Amino acid sequence: MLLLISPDGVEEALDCAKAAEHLDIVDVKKPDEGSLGANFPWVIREIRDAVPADKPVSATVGDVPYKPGTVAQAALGAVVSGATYIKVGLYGCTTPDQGVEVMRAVVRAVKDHRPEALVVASGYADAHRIGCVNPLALPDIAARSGADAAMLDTAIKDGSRLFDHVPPDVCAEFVRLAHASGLLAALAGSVRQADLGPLTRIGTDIVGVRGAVCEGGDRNAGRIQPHLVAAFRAEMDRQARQHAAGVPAVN
Ligand SMILES: O=C[C@H](O)COP(=O)(O)O
Repeated sequence: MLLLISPDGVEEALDCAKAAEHLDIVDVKKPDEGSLGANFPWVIREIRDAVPADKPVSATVGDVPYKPGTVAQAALGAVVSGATYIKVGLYGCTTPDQGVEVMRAVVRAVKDHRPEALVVASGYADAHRIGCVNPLALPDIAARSGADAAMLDTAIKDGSRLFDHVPPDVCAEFVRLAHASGLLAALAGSVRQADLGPLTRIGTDIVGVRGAVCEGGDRNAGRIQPHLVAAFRAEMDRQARQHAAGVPAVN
């Protein structure tokens, strides 16, 4: 499982760089503009320059409306700025067909510019609270649009977590559907160390985290701490070893 960490700007990205050996992907976002809030192109560029070259930079394009042209342009901005994972939060899409339309436009805009970039179609575990597409629709939306990964995060960061809305057995179905279509499965949403056992066992490819590696577990007031990134990775590694050894689940 890969560890994706979301700093909110250049300063926190430098803290991620200090913990670079413990993480896999640095994910640029602007949390004060939403769960998948987009940051400025120059911030993506500065963060690309600040983190080691062997660490891919991801950028969120935003909690986007159902406006394929607008979103495609934004996605191109992210890839031109140096991101190689382009994440789109399908906030304004109320049907799978709308999601496919937006994601097809994004895939074309991104891959015309950089064919090897990975496009991530993200939905929301708490979709029922905001009226967007059902979480289990995401793998099909990603597959039909030519994206590379399907993801879930939470839209409303009020302390509720991924498993509060999409329990582990439904997350397992999400992962199964993604894998059946040859996609990566990414999961996030106030994930804590205690969630890493189930996330490992269901075969999650990427876990996205912010709050759990901020001081006090506070994704807004707290700052990302390199020692918390290291501790989170240590628990991921411990869970991976247990899983590989066939140790029965205790959580
Ligand atoms: O993409 C990952 C998100 O930034 C997760 O943030 P969170 O762990 O604070 O919910």
